[in-house]
Amino acid sequence: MSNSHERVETATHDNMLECRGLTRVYQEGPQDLTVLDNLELTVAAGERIAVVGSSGSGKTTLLNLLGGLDRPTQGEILIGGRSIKGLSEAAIGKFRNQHIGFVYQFHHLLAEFTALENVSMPLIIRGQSRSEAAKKANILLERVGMAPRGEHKPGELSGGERQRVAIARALVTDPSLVLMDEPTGNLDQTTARQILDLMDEVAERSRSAFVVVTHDMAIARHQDRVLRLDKGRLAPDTTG
Ligand SMILES: Nc1ncnc2c1ncn2[C@@H]1O[C@H](COP(=O)(O)OP(=O)(O)OP(=O)(O)O)[C@@H](O)[C@H]1O
Repeated sequence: MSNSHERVETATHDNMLECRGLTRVYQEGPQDLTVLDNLELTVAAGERIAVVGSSGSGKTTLLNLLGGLDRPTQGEILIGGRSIKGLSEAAIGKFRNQHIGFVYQFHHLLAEFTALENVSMPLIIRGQSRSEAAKKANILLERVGMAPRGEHKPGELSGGERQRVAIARALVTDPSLVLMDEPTGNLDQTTARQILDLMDEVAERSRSAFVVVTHDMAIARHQDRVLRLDKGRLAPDTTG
């Protein structure tokens, strides 16, 4: 299932993700709000980190920057050693499809397509045939316990089921970097456990780096490191 020819060049780079001096200031009328302040972060290939922090500490802001959905005020993000700073919107979109898997808090599944089509989509965009894509998508749906619901559209699925489809979609391309915002928020313990096992397997097989934002300390502790976002910077979590 390797797609090494499409993978970000990592031959000389064991750091899949690097943030250098990452700063995001929101301009709010007369007062600026500095949410990320010279943040530094390094995540190795195959490493999974959890990001915890109080509400409003900037976790979603950080994920949006890492996924190229927003641009930093200052600083730089390197994925597989490559800076995404100078990329145009179109180039970032392409880069995201090729190298990043994103699980948003609100799924963002395409309402008019079935679960199977939603999970197949990133592969079809990459140029795989429909049948090839559907085959791989089915394997992922199976892994998240959603294969029997593959022909259903998101509107016919529960919140937790949609979440599982979104996770399958994020992982189907074996991305270099996986960004997850509360991935197991809607899931019962058994299903959450299945998802954690799948994350372990993908990290190991594909050497993907994971950044998982969560309020759930059990999920956080399952990752290789737990970092706390506070006052715009990340530091090892000591609240445990
Ligand atoms: N587009 C924006 N314009 C101005 N301020 C913003 C914008 N987006 C977020 N903020 C502010 O930036 C701060 C960080 O928000 P963010 O959503 O990143 O926090 P969070 O840690 O994800 O919070 P939660 O855990 O509640 O989801 C908050 O004070 C928020 O009000």
